[in-house]
This record gives sequence, structure tokens and C-alpha cells, in this order.
Amino acid sequence: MLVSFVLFLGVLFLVYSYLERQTKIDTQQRFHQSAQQTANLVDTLVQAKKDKVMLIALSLVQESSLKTVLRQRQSSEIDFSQFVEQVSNYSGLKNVWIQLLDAEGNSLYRSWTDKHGDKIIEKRKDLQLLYANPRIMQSVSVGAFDLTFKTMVPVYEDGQFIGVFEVLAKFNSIAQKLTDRGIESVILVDESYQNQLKNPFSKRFLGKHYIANVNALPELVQLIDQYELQHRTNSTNFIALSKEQLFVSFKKLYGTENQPLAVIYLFQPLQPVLESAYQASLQVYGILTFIYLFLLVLYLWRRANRVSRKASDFNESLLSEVKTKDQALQHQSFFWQSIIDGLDHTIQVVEADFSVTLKNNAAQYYDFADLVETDSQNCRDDIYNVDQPCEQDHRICPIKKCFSSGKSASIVQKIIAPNGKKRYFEFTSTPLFDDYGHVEKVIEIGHDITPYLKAKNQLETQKKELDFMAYHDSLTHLPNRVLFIDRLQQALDHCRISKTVVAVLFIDLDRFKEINDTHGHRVGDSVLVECAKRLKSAVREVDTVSRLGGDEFTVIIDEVKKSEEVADIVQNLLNVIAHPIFVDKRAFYLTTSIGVSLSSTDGKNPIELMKNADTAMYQAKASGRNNYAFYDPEMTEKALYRLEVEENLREAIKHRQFVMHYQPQYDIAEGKITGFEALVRWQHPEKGMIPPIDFIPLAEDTGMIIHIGQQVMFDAMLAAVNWRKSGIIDQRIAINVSARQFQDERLLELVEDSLMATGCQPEWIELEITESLVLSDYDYAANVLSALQKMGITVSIDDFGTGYSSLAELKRMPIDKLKIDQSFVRNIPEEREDCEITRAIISMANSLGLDLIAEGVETEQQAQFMVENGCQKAQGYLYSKPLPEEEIIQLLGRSH
Ligand SMILES: Nc1nc2c(ncn2[C@@H]2O[C@@H]3COP(=O)(O)O[C@H]4[C@@H](O)[C@H](n5cnc6c(=O)[nH]c(N)nc65)O[C@@H]4COP(=O)(O)O[C@H]3[C@H]2O)c(=O)[nH]1
Repeated sequence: MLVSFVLFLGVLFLVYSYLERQTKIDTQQRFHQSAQQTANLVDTLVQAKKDKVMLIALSLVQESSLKTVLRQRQSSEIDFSQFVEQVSNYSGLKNVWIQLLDAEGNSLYRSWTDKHGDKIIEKRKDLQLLYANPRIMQSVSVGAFDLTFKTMVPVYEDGQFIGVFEVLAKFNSIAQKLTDRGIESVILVDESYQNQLKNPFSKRFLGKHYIANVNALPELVQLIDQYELQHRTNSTNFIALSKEQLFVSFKKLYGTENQPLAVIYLFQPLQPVLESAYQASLQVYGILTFIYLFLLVLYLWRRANRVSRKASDFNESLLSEVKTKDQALQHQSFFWQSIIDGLDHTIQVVEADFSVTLKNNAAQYYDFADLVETDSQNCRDDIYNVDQPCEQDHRICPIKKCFSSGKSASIVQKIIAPNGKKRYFEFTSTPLFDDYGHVEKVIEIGHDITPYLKAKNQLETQKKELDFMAYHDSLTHLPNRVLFIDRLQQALDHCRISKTVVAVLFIDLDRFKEINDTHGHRVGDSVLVECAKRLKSAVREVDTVSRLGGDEFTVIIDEVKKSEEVADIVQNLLNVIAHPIFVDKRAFYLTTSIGVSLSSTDGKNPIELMKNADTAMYQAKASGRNNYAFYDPEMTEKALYRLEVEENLREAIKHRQFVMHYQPQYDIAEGKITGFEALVRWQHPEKGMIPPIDFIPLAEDTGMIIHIGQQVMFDAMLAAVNWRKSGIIDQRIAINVSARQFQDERLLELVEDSLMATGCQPEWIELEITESLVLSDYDYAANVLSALQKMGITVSIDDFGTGYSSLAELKRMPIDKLKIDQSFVRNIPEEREDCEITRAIISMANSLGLDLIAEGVETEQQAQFMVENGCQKAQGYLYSKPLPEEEIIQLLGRSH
């Protein structure tokens, strides 16, 4: 804008500079024109006068009198004064003269003078020219007196040149005519004529110049002189005298031979000329101003147009830009929409009222329905079977959460797609904030993660399979060596805490190679798989069976309390493998050798234990296969012995090799038998009488105690019945109930059955339960004991004092009798502490009103201690050892 303005000013300046210059030029031109006009005026006037003079000459030349004179050349007798006067009147010219010249150039008549007959041609060049070539000639010339107009007409008669008729008129009238037009003139005759004017008409001279017009104003003449205008006529045709306010122009007159004749100085007021010039300038100015204004208007219009066009262009470009941008936006929008619509992800815009205002194609396909929540319905669940509707007690709606917290929230939901397929979607809600930071909307993006979950599950399965393969044997699916060692380490760590023992079994199938070689690997593999199954089924769930490779298996037996347990398990494993294995309807009889190492004695780490178990396995093989061996030989012996006992025990049960001994119980003070305790003995056919301590624990462990207990109960009840029938006793017989028996739910049934089978009355017997058994499960014990009491059976607590029963527990327990354990009795009276305990037990039993008996009384002091401290009954070697039934009968017979 500023640049435009400066340019505009520049142009304005140039235009006005130009105008000013132009004005000057125009003024000069106007002056020149004005001078030219004035000169033209002079020319016109001169020409008009010339023409007039010529017309006069031509009209007069026809005058016969003139011809006559010329023909006769007799001018002296002719008076043409009247004729001239008529011509003057006729032509309107005041001063008109005529002259007649004969053919030789002699003046026949001159109206201005009386003189005639002289040879004028000799003096006048114009006449010489005319006579040389007769023709009508006009001229302004300086005569002897004045500046005059002349017209010379050759006169012919009958084709013969007879002379010249010349008409003359004063030039002075021209000045008058100029004056009439407001132009004063001063006619200065050329200085070359100064000598010619003998008797000048005006008699006025400026220097050498004759002032031809009589009425020329002196001040003008003075100005000519003052400004030396005479010298300027050659360089210009005008002078503006500003001071005098006069405009002076010059008009030069020339003679017939083009010789300078005179200069007419034409004076006119400067102002009109200037005005005229100004007018011209003004016209120029006007035109220029007009042009300028026009240009300005044009410029402004164009500028306005330009501005308008610019504005229009701007508008157009703006519109175009807007259109382009709009299109770009549309394209972009279309582009994004295409992308958004092309996405598998569902996108929904959820408003604060949970209505969905926008959704992409995927969302429309799944049509997750309005997200409007009601009290009873959650979003989507009325349309689709959503397993996990978002708003429940245990989970919240992510859209709600997003609105309330302003943070993104996600949820995984199972939906049924329109095609009926089950899909898992992960929905992520993202907040959109308004200008005030409030959550305005929520963008919910749903992503079908079914393939991902499927792939994840597959990967997990594959990983599990790989993990499984890494840690398991591919044939038997048993843990491999790596896992076995790991588990063994864990077991060792655990057994250190639990103070138990871990046993490692190294199992090798005997002569398995023969099966492989003879029947092929496929059969061999089948045999191995079956062996693995059997080994696994023969141990506890917590125990680990692994395959090291080939026909070698290992087993971890955890939490071993006694080595005998291990021997049992090992024996069981030998047995399960010994059963025939069928492959392709062919029976294979396998044996196996098992080596055992124990963490207590044979090693502290997995490698050591496995190595020693392996060594033991070779010992077992060396001792004849189908065998087992402990790494410690003593353990092997023990195990073998135990196995033998177990087998014998089974035989003993089968063949009823158990016999009952009865130990009498006495009233210490009176020395009378108050009862008996039935104590079982094993009458081994080869080894003789085996005490209960050598087989009861094994019978307990193996469960055979149940069978032994049945026999004992039956025999003892039967003895009670028989002895009563024979009338030798009326005392009760106490029967020991082992832990396994007591925990057997069939105990009460067994007691009832035995009572019924023997005909024994409940009052005739007493059941002894160890204190530790009662304390291990107090409620159960109380129930069972209570049931026994209700049956009428006396219940006594054996080995009392070893279990640390409290007085409160005793008080609540349904029991009738306490048996002071012989471990206290044994040291009485030496051990003060045992004495104190015994006193306390006696005191406790007495205070609770319980019957009381001391076991293992071997000395009088012990018996006396008991009596002194309130225990009236005792049993022990002091009175009698446990005796066979016959001896009891004898004893009773003696006592009777
Ligand atoms: N040192 C010494 N010992 C004495 C004396 N008086 C008795 N004894 C022994 O002490 C044991 C008492 O039986 P127990 O405490 O019930 O201890 C019994 C009992 O727990 C168990 N037992 C015996 N018979 C049976 C039975 O039929 N069933 C059950 N479940 N266990 C039985 O075997 C254990 C041992 O029985 P036994 O060898 O017969 O040993 C008997 C008996 O012979 C004595 O003065 N000094």
C-alpha cells in the first residue's frame, strides 16, 4: 500500500513537472501561435488589400480611355483625377493612385504627380521584370514616400503589348485596420530603403528605419527601441513584454524579389494572449487533469476493481481454499472414515447419557446395541449373551469408570456375534475431554481378541507340551531325570523341616533287554508303558515315579517315618510288576530289582542318593533278582526280616496261630484277683511264642491288626464266657484295642458282633485304649468311648500318664478307668519325679471317681507306694506274668 502511494506521488510529481514544462512550452507555443495569427491577420489584410488593388487595376484596365492613352502615348492631355476619385469611391480606398506606362516603360500618367514622360522602368526593378515578361504583378514596395501596394497589369490591344496600367494604394490602411482589431502596429521599413525615401510620408524614423505608418504610437516605437526589437526579429516572431503587459509580434514583408521590405511590429495586450495561452495551458491542464483524474479514477476504479478483484480473488481463493480444504477435509475424512471403517476394531462414541452417537462399520456389524443402562439391564446383555456383563458386583462398567475417573478402562467380554459365533472382545474406553477438562464423551474401541486368545492358548498348550517334554519322558510321560532331581531336591528340603526321611528307589526291570531283542521295540515300549503305569499306581500321589531311560525307573518316597514303610512300598512295587503284562495278547512275566537309599543314612543330595540307590539295585540283582536291597545292609536285613514276618503273620492269621495269655489284676491290699488283661501271643510253628511287641506294630502298619484284633476280641470274650460258665471267675477281662482298630469305623460293629458271637455280656469285658489315641482325635474318641459305655462296656485308658492329658480333658472324657503306665511304676520309688507323676495320676483318678490300676508292678515297694498313695489295684510280675488260659484256670482253681 505504501509503495503504491509513493509510486502514485512520484507519478503525480512527474505529471505536474511535465505539465509545468508543458505549460511553459504551451505558452511559448501560444505566443508563437498568437504571433502567427497576428501575422496571418496582417497577411490577410495585406492580401485583401492587394486583391482589392488588383481588382481595381483589372477592372480599370478595361477602360478604353486608358488604352487610348497608351496607344497614343499621349498622357499629358489626359486628366484621370476624376477617374481616380471614382475608383477611390468605388473601391472604398481613400488613397488610390494610378500610373500608365507605355510599352517602353515610360510613365505616361501618374495620378499623384503631374510629372510624366520619364522612363520609370529604369528605376524600378519590378517594372523591369514585368516588361521582360509581361504579366500581372502585385507587390508591396517602398516607394519614394511610402510603403505602397501595387498591381501592374500589362495592357494589350489586338494582341499587342501597349503598356502597363499600375494601381497603387497606401499601405497605411493596414495599420488602421489592425488598430481596429485592437492591434497597434509600427511598420519599420527595411533600412536598405532609407535613402530611397526622399520625401517620406510620415517623416518619422527609428534609426535607419522609416516608420511607415503615420499613426504609430510613439511609446511603441520607443519600446521597439528600448528592447531593441529590431534585432530580435530574426530569431523569433514575438516578444512578451511582461512589464508593459504587451505582446509584440513581428511580421516581415518582402518585395517582389523577396528582398526584405519592412517589418510590422504588432502590439497587443499581453493578458488576452496569456489568457489564451493559459487557456490553452488550462486546456492542457484540464485535459491533463482530466486525464489525470480519469487516470486517477481509472486507477481508483482499477484499484477498487483490483481490491474488489483482490477481495473477490481473495474470496475466490478463500472459497477455493475453503473448498480445497473442505475437499481435503472430506478426502481426509473419507480417508480416515475408510480406515476407521476398514478396521476390525469396533469404534463407538458414547455420550454422557450412554447413548451411542457414532460407530464404525465393525461396530455396526456387531451392533453392540445402545449402551443405555437401566437398573435391571447392563449394556449389551439384552441383545447378546454376554457372559460377563460389565456392571456387576465384582467388576465395574469401563465406560462408567471412564466417565467418572477420566482415565482409560478396559474389559474383556465374551459375546455372541450376529453369525452366532462366540467371540471374545477387549473393550477399551478412552475419555474425550471438553474445554473445561470434563469428560464429554467416551470412545470405546472393541477388539476381537478371540484369535489372540486362541493363539495364546495354543502357545500356552505348546509351551506346556514343550515344558512337559523338557521334563518328562516322551514314552511313559513320567518325569525325566531333570524333573526327578528337582523334585528330589525339593523333597530333601522338605524332609529336613519335617524331620522325616526321603527314600530313593532305583528300579531296573530284570532281563527287559530280552523282550526288546526278541519281540521288538514296539512291544518293549508297550511293556515299559505298562510298567510305568503300575509303578505309578503303586505309590502315593505325592510320591514321584520317573523314568531315567531304558528300563530304569526311579521313585521318591517322601516323608518316610520308618524304613519299614519303604520296604512295604518296595515289596508292593515288586509285586505289581510281577503280575503278567499283556501286549498283543501275549503275557510277559517280568521281575524287577530295586535299590533303596535313605536320606537319613545314604546321602544328603540327589546325586548321592541316586548313585547309592543304583548301587543297592545292583546288590539286589546280584542276590538273585526280583529283589530289593537297601544301600545300608542292615536295613536290607531288617526289611527282609520284616517281609518275612509279614508273610508269616498273614499265615498266622490264616491259620489262627495267635494265642491269648491273661495277666491277672489284683487288689493290692486284699490280694484278690479283680480282673484280667488279655495279651496276645503268636504261636509261631517254627520260632515258637513271639511276643506282641514283635508283630503288633507290623500288624498295625499293614492293617493286619484288624484281623488279629478280631481274633483277640473273639477269644477273650469266649474265655470270659467259658470261665463264667465254669464258675471260676466273675471278673472282667480287659482287651487291648489298637490305634488302627479304634479308628476303624467298624469297631462298634465288631464289638457287638463279637459279643453276640461269643455270648459274652458287655459287663464282662473292658476295652483298653491308649491315652495317645484319645488325645489324637478327642471328639472321635469321646464318641466311640461313649458308645462303648452305653453298650455297658467298661472303658479304660492304657498307658496313662504318657500323653499328658489335662484334668479338664479327663473330666469330659467318657472313661471308667485309668491304667498307670508301667514306665512310671518301674522307677518307683527311686525316681522322685515318677513318684510325683504317679501320685498326681492317682489323685486325679480319685478326684474324678475313676477306677485305677497300676501296670508293671514288680516290687512290694511299688505295691506299697500304690496303696499308700490311693491306688488299690495293680498288675505285674509281682503278682503274675501273663499266663495261658490253662494256667489261669489252674491258678484260679488254686485260689478257689
Ligand atoms: N516288664 C514288665 N512287664 C510287665 C509286667 N507286668 C506285665 N507286663 C507286661 O506289660 C505289658 C502290658 O500290656 P500293655 O501295656 O497293654 O502292652 C501290650 C499291648 O500294648 C500289646 N498287646 C498285647 N496283647 C495285645 C492284644 O491282644 N491286642 C493289642 N492290640 N495289643 C496287645 O503288646 C504290649 C506288650 O504286651 P506284652 O508283651 O504281653 O506285655 C505286657 C505284659 O506282659 C511287669 O511287672 N514288668
